[in-house]
Amino acid sequence: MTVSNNHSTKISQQSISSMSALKFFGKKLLSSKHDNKLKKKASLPPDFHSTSTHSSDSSSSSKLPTPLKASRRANSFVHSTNDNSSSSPGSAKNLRTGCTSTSSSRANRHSSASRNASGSKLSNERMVYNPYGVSTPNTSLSSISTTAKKDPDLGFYLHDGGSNIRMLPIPIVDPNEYLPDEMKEASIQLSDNFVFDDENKTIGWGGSCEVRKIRSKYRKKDVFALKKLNMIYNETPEKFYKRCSKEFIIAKQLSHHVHITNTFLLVKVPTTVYTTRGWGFIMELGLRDLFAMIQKSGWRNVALAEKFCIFKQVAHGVKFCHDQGIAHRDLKPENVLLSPEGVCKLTDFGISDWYHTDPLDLSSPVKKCAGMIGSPPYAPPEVMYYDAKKHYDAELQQPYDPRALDCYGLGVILMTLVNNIIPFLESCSFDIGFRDYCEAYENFIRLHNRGFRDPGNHRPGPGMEYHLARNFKNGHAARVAWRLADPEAATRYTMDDLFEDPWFQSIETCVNAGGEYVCKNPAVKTTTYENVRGFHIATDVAAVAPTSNPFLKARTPIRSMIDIAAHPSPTPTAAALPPPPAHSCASGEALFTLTETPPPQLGKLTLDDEAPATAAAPATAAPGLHRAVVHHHLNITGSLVSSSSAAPSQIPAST
Ligand SMILES: Nc1ncnc2c1ncn2[C@@H]1O[C@H](COP(=O)(O)OP(=O)(O)OP(=O)(O)O)[C@@H](O)[C@H]1O
Repeated sequence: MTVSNNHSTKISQQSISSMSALKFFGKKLLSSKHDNKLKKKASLPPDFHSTSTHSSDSSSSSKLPTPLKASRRANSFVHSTNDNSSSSPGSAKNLRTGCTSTSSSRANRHSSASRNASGSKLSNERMVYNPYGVSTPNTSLSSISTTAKKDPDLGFYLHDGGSNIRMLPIPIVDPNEYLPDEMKEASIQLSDNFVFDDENKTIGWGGSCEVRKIRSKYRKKDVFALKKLNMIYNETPEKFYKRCSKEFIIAKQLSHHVHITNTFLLVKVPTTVYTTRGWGFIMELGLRDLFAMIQKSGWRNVALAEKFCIFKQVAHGVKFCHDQGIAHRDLKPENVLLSPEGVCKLTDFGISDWYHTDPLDLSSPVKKCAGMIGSPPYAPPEVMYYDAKKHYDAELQQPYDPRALDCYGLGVILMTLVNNIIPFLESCSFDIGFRDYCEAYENFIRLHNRGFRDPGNHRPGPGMEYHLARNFKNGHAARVAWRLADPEAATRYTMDDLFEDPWFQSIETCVNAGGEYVCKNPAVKTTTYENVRGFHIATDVAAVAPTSNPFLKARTPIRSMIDIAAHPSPTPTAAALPPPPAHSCASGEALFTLTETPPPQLGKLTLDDEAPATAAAPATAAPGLHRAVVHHHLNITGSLVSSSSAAPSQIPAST
């Protein structure tokens, strides 16, 4: 979710090969050509010309060696969650002071892109994966792919308190201390029920996490993802625990929909040769993320019908989040995973939030946001006004509806899917591409469709003559993309508008989002949660610090060791145990009750001899999926396919 500068050295990146289509998907650019273009004066914010910020920035950074310049610029975005402000919507004080910098990694994947020629219409500017902004430009971009990102060397993991990674103090706090009762878990140790995959590969990286494959101890073919969470910046342990538990609670609340990546457990992860101690989420394993798919050269040959199917699946995921009172706030292809069956699933709720003033009351008013949230290519102008580097007039920084942020992100995702490239790098007046888009938007309304922004207007949108509409080959599809990515938040398509749109309704998907959905929970047979004396040990985490996480407010304070020694708590009864998840997941095994808990030694189970899981099941084999049409979203070749009209069936099987 957020970038940690401490992690910067672990990313290696290489220069991208020739495919321009891969280059703008929100990853970092190291070119600085954009700087000159930014000086173009049209549509700049009122105070832009009166400040010398931009030039002084470049002059100061010009004294630095190239990689450092890149780093400075890369870290220039300070994304802000509005955890504090959100509790008091509309409060000017909170809007200014309540933002915490916990999500800048997303900016860092993208922000240097702003220096590139976003206005250079699908140009061939070089782009490299450099989420931490410290890498030199002489490397190539095979690392963009989730699976291709390089493992750090083993020594990295062996640091304890060293410069590369920040370690949580021992003992690691029991996750149940931070979870609402209905989410408390009987097993909180990763090693109770899971083992690392023999391959020992990192399958994904984020600013504050690494993702690895793990397997059930009992059924080797049951493979899951472990999202191991790392501390960011100078985050305190308590902030870390609050941030991660909030992400888990949101992810878990959403984990009963076919288009959401299931998050099963929040566990303590021990230090091993594979990873350092901390907390981790046990999640449904995705095969790859949508970004990795789009950046394959074969993506441009994928039929529009398939791209629209993917878009509709993502939209269903977003709609489900909103229906649950949650705004994702960081929609982008990197946060859409494809399951082995080719089903699109939203993931990464690290900066998601409940958007009602009372999260438990969906009829309560919408809680507006403030601050720079999300990732620049997918964040709308009303969010970009908060980019401190841009020095926008404070009056432009108005509280915004986080649902509109998601709608905009969806629109940009649709444009990206269709154009095989990000339409512009930042949705702000500093970006030439975005300025062109705004101009085209107004032109289209003035010349072709005066009622384009009117509710219920379903006349075709822009056509061939508009750069960002051309590849849709369908005015109705272009309408949906442009209405979702309306620069004006007030007239932007809402999710209701989207779902009422006749073209959107007509999209055929290979997954029935409304169908019965069954997922398989991991088997949890063993717990070392309780020690023999019936109480657990935790660090001294303040129980009552302010938080926007509604579930934490009633948290029971952690007892001191003296208190525990004086009054050891009795072993909890079965009534105090966490109930099994309320949703429709089929549990692999029933949870042990604590009274049935075997002693820790029994946790040493041997692996059975089952064959490892196959990489990808056929598209039709997904349990609980009702398919109207069959698509093969995963069958996208990484090599160049010359024919631009190749039907999906002509595309060779995936690598
Ligand atoms: N369950 C999963 N299965 C497979 N891959 C995953 C899974 N979860 C995450 N990944 C991969 O790891 C990457 C990083 O994960 P995620 O976005 O959740 O982390 P983050 O720290 O919040 O990232 P960011 O820095 O982008 O905010 C994803 O883009 C994806 O490629």
